[in-house]
Amino acid sequence: MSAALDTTTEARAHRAVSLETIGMTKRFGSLTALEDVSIKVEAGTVHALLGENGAGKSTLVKCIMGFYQPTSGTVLVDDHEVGIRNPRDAHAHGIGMVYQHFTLVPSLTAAENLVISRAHPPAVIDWRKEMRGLDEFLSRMPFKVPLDVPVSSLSAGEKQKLEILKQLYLDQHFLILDEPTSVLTPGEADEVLGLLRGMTRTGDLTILMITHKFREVTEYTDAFTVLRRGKMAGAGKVGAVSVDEMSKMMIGDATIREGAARTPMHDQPVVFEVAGLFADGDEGLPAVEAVNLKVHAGEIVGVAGVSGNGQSELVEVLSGQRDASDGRLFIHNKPFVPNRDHMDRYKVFGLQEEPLRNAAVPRMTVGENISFRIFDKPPITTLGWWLSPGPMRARARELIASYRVKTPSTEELMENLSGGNVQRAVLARELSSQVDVLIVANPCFGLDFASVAEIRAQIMEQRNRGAAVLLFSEDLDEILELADTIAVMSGGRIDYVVPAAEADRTSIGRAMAGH
Ligand SMILES: Nc1ncnc2c1ncn2[C@@H]1O[C@H](COP(=O)(O)OP(=O)(O)OP(=O)(O)O)[C@@H](O)[C@H]1O
Repeated sequence: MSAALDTTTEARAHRAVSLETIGMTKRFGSLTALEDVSIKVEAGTVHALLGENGAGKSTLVKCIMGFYQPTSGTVLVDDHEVGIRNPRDAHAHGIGMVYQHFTLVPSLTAAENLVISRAHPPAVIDWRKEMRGLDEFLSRMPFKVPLDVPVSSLSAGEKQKLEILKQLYLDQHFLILDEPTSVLTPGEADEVLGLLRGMTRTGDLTILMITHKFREVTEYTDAFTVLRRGKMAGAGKVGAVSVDEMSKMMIGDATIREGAARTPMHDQPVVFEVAGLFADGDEGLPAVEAVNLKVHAGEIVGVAGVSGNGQSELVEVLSGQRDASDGRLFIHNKPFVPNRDHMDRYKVFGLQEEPLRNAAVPRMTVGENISFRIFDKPPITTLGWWLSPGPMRARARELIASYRVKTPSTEELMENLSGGNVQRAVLARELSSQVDVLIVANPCFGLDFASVAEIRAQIMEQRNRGAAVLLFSEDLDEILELADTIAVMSGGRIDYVVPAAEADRTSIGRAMAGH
């Protein structure tokens, strides 16, 4: 073998690069989202980027990826300064990013998605040649995804794997992962993180991963950096620093809310009832089939399940965003129609997934969004539809303070808040009034650990006050912590319901898998 060829093979086998930021600062108007942040990610390691909601994690990685131009600061790849003006420049330096949301085209196959994702896809695609190339590529990859079916028919786990494969296919060897396991089951999360760590060990990859889960940090990462209020709050090797110390770096002197105790309840009436409910999904196929559920006053019924088993469609029906094809809903034995009028009358509140899209108006201010539920009621309206800004702002300021929403002011646009703070703002709005029926879906998705404790305590308090709570969650730990009764949804049906006291992980896991 010639020396030149030898070097190429060598280069291909060890491609992980190191990445450093020096003095990264980003201002949005008067707000300094990132201040003089210097982090170093060693080649061939998994590095965790930690911090509370709004600490500046996304801003930092967006500066690295060229989505934002930093106010000042530079990026070094393998100790050389590189100019990154846009994501294309980042890709050219081997830096790729996997987002929390999916970026694949659902109607195309995995193979088609990969081929069109190239910077210069061929004008006429020679599929036989492409498939040979893809098969060869997949044979080198630690995990597989079916290439020939539309992406829409893949599970959430497979889609996430495909998002990662896409970056590897594009030859990126520094991957930024933004909460990569949020859509995965615990088993899938372990599988994906384990395999990726394997690729860093062989020197093929370097990973910078935003996560809120300490278990992932201690089990899968080598080093960490903590941001607090846009500044470096600490960094080190995982293992040398305890989880307690890491959490202190994240929240400083703030205290973490203790879990609210569960008040014992006896012989409470049924408040909310779902009877024989059927609904179709977006493609017209049955998504919810013959679902029956009863929720008593002062009870949390936790609906567990792997995402994509009809939970979203069921939540949409219950919150009036999708029509049922059959079945009925009752509150206090009276027919309930999930429209604005009935929701007000029966004090029903819903917290949906993806709050920025489903439960907020991105281009309205935080103040308006937080007061939205009540913005058409006195004293927010004084003259017909005219909003009365004084009381609205005062009310908004109160909620922002008590739910610790991080925003420069009530006048900031909702879309400029960090993901976790959008979630908090919506929760503040929904949990701030007297609630009789609370329907929540993945309420802690994307929240930092202190907020998770806070929100779970709020939900428990609503229950203790006598609300009937229906909690949909893909996080089994959350269900086990909060629920009085556990129901499992699988294939659109709920056939398994047990008191939480009698539930065990194995039987729930089996029911989740459809057994
Ligand atoms: N485009 C923008 N315009 C104005 N302010 C912004 C913009 N993007 C982010 N910010 C602000 O910058 C700060 C840091 O936000 P960032 O999204 O980086 O936080 P984060 O650590 O990723 O939080 P989370 O865990 O909630 O995703 C926040 O106060 C946020 O409101």
